[in-house]
Amino acid sequence: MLSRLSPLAQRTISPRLLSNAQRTLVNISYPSPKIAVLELDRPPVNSLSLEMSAKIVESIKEIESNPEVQAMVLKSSNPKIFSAGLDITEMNRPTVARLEDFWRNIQTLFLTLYSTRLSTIASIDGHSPAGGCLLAMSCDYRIMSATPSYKIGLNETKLGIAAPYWLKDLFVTTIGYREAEVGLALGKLYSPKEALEIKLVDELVDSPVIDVALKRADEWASIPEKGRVASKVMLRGAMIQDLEEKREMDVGWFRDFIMEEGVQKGIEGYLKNLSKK
Ligand SMILES: CC/C=C\C/C=C\CCC/C=C/CC(=O)SCCNC(=O)CCNC(=O)[C@H](O)C(C)(C)COP(=O)(O)OP(=O)(O)OC[C@H]1O[C@@H](n2cnc3c(N)ncnc32)[C@H](O)[C@@H]1OP(=O)(O)O
Repeated sequence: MLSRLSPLAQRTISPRLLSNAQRTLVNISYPSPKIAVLELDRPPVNSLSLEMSAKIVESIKEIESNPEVQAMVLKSSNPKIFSAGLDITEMNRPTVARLEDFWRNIQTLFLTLYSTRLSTIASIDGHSPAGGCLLAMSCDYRIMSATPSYKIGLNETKLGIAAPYWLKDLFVTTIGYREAEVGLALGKLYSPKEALEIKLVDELVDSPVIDVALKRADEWASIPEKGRVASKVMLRGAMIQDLEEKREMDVGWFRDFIMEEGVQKGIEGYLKNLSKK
């Protein structure tokens, strides 16, 4: 943690040179009393390790604890990557105990972000595959950079794995059954233009995404909280309750699936290719 370094070291070491063990992993700022910005900061690609997921959850709770704050923008410190999704190394020859803990933290991350009383705006200024897309879909509103090379979607099948049932449900809820059926089977990653067409994102911008995200956060923050939150609970409550009831069953599915030798070989191969690239 950055806070473990001496004050002098904190001032003199460039943030770029810090290892992840020394980083805070996320940064929180408040551009105005009603708005918080939660910045993902886990180089190189903001992948979601056990510690990163726990840190995001802790940060959302910290922001929520201030009753004045109404909206939260989720962004990345990386100018080209929102999040590369789950940290694949967590699934590569893990111990069962760590793997189960990892998955419980991912479930908690989804449940916390999807159900927060805050209005959540995803400022997607870069690639957002798999777990990155999960983060974005868990928000209330998604704004993406129009840069054509960026990609967003659920590419799990390309790694030889499957999205868990609740991520599939979230995908279906967001883009509709048929598009989700094709997107999941092919592990399709969409360009920003395609993502807008299927409503995976709500808006594309050429200007810095964060500027528009802050404007939208202002708009969402101006809606009276009680009615806004009641609507959110009506729309999202059933999916949240369903996973709450099935959490341990889902941990078991995940563990058994990931620990299979064939799946392990697939993950190993995918990681090797990523590194070679
Ligand atoms: C019946 C079924 C029942 C149960 C099943 C249940 C559950 C299964 C769970 C499934 C859920 C999965 C969700 C996921 O999120 S899986 C992760 C998927 N993510 C990806 O495929 C993204 C991979 N990364 C990329 O495509 C690129 O890195 C990216 C486009 C994001 C950026 O490209 P760029 O060229 O800028 O960087 P790279 O050189 O590729 O990467 C830099 C280094 O970072 C490492 N890296 C990248 N992504 C990850 C990752 N997700 N996890 C860990 N490490 C990652 C990459 O290897 C490079 O490392 P070095 O080579 O520098 O060491």
